[in-house]
Amino acid sequence: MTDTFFGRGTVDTVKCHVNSLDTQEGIDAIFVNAILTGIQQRNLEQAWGKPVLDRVGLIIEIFNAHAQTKEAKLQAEFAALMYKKSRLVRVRGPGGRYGFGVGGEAEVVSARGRGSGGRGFISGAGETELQLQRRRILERKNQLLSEIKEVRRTRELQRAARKRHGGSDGQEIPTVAVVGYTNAGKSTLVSAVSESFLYCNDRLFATVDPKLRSVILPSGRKVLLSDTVGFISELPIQLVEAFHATLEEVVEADLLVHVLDSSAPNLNEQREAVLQVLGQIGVSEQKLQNMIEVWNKIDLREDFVGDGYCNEDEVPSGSEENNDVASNKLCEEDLLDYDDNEDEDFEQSGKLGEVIDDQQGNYSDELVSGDEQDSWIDYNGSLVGCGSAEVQQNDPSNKWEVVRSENQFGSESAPHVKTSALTGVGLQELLELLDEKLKPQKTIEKDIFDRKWRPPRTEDTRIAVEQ
Ligand SMILES: Nc1nc2c(ncn2[C@@H]2O[C@H](COP(=O)(O)OP(=O)(O)OP(=O)(O)O)[C@@H](O)[C@H]2O)c(=O)[nH]1
Ligand SMILES: [Mg+2]
Repeated sequence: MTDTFFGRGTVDTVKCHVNSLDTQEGIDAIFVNAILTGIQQRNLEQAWGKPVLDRVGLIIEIFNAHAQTKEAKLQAEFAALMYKKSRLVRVRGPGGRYGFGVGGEAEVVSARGRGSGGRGFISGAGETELQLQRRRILERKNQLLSEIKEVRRTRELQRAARKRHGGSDGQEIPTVAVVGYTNAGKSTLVSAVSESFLYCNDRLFATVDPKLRSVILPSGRKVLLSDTVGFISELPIQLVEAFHATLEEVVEADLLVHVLDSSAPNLNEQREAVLQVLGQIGVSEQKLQNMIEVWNKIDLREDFVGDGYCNEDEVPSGSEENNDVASNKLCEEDLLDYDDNEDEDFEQSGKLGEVIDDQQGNYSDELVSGDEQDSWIDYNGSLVGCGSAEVQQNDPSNKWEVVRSENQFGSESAPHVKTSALTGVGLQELLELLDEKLKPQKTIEKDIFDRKWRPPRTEDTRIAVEQ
């Protein structure tokens, strides 16, 4: 079973469906909503006679299709390349010969033949198919890494320039990164508050290029809002890493705004997934605690009463029925358990194929090896304990502090602000909140320097005065 992911019965049932549907409608490929190992993917393709896409493969395809800028294209290609590398599987062809791909095509690439060595031949003579594939991937990988490095340097320079030049009053322009689950409405919200157009669409990963938009807050202060790539539950770490250059905007931002689709039935899971990714890319605990949580699409909630505020006593969380937009998401519930140990698979299966290069689910060694290490990823792999993390309400008068605890919404925690990016509800409140969040730091600093020094009052002196 581990060699095909599904049991024999399921594989046969799907095969029957595929055959009957194929004659009627024509099927191009089959999507399995799980992460398959290279050998499982190959075996399923053989069994079903169709290309099989798993979760990572599909996300990479979407990233590729949506990438507009050079940066996004580079990152998408890098993710695709690393994925391909993890899928270098040798299969036994119809004639009993080992080869690559369904037909075992292009197996031997040199005059010297397969397996005859070839080290030291610059032309690649004597290379096996595997060696050739590996060499090509390595060459392209190095090229992509150096280009991505360049992209990161450019971003750093741009960030530094933004800080140096500042706003019209000479002040630094703060950056606010808008993060959230894919399809939560981030781009729509950023467009709405900045009155500019950003590409929004009811599809997954509509945005893969980071976009900055300037917004004037009610106080007159200018901020830059950065719209980011959407997150997803079970986002493979390799994709997070591939998009690290983009996600650096999030790590470097002065403030984070977490946009949630309040109508999603799995709102809590989506929140956890986002917090997990934020932890993985190295966002500090302090920034997470300071983060603004926005419940967007409030107009889709049953408890929406027109002014954007819910009658919180009456209706609990969003339900399946009011969630047309969210229903096409890759939901956690849809996921099947999987076993990603390819070596084990090979030992156990042995019959259909052989895994040659096992990088499944782990490119981090690629990314942090050698001199690439400091230039590429500072990945510590730690997760934020988001589920139980509590932001304590120190000051009851501080209306922006949120306590993540059981409330009238059951297990849902309270948002800081509720918005509808489509109808405009809550947008002014969000801008005021940004003002509020960005202001105090300056005030506190000023306060510290302006205050005159006085000797500290000890317990004794105070008692003496009281007497
Ligand atoms: N009803 C309703 N729909 C909304 C709202 N905000 C966004 N949408 C819709 O939700 C869909 C997704 O919006 P986007 O802004 O593209 O979402 P996103 O979070 O940027 O998505 P990615 O870029 O894929 O991560 C679009 O069809 C929007 O029109 C809202 O407040 N109410
Ligand atoms: Mg978007």
